[in-house]
Amino acid sequence: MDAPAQRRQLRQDLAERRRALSPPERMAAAQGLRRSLELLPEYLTDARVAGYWASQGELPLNLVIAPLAARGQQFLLPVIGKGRRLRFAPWQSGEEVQPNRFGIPEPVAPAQLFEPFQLDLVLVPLLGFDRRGNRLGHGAGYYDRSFAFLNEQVRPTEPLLVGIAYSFQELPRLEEQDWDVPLDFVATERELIDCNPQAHP
Ligand SMILES: Nc1nc2c(c(=O)[nH]1)N(C=O)[C@@H](CNc1ccc(C(=O)N[C@@H](CCC(=O)O)C(=O)O)cc1)CN2
Ligand SMILES: Nc1ncnc2c1ncn2[C@@H]1O[C@H](COP(=O)(O)OP(=O)(O)OP(=O)(O)O)[C@@H](O)[C@H]1O
Repeated sequence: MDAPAQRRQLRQDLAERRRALSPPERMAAAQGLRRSLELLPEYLTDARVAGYWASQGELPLNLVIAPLAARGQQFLLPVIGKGRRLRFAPWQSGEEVQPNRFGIPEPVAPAQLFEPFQLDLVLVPLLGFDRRGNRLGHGAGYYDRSFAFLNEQVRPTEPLLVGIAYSFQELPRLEEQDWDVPLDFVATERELIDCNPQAHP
């Protein structure tokens, strides 16, 4: 198998394993994820926090999103834009959504749309990750394209990128590709992983 075929197979296996989780496993993970994120000061204080609407077995953010509003922080969902780029719309529980081309809910007619550089913290969906912050996504490059500007900056900076995953999605080593934008942290139901520990001792 060549490398692209291997990545395809890996994506498929990881997606299948995620879909196979039981509802109680998912709920327990959502609670663990909240505890892991609470170890990250930025999650508790940043003004503009982007996330995702969990689909196809992704780790649900419900328990992570609810406390943000109570703390006066803004939560935003990705909106697919032109050229496979993401923009982000503020969204609160109860506000109307409509499915995008992948069937993932997006805010309807948002009053404001923010560019990636305007965010403080981004909770990034993924299929696989390694401890150095490399990420395997769906292969469409939405996050890599939208946050490519970070590769010209000294990391960590704003926005902080935090991958969200079940711990079984950890891979020993993902080969990095030129356009990859590495994650600063990964939060799982078990731990908060600092992908760059030497950067902030
Ligand atoms: N919940 C969630 N929202 C998200 C993402 C995500 O991964 N998860 N995205 C992350 O980029 C962006 C949307 N991009 C996506 C790209 C591919 C697929 C997807 O499911 N692809 C299918 C096959 C392609 C198809 O259906 O045409 C697959 O991989 O099986 C989903 C979202 C923004 N919003
Ligand atoms: N900054 C960029 N500019 C142009 N094309 C890009 C950029 N970043 C990624 N791409 C393209 O996007 C495609 C998908 O990249 P990759 O396989 O790394 O996606 P992914 O990280 O798995 O997916 P996603 O970010 O959607 O979750 C690649 O073919 C790559 O050429």
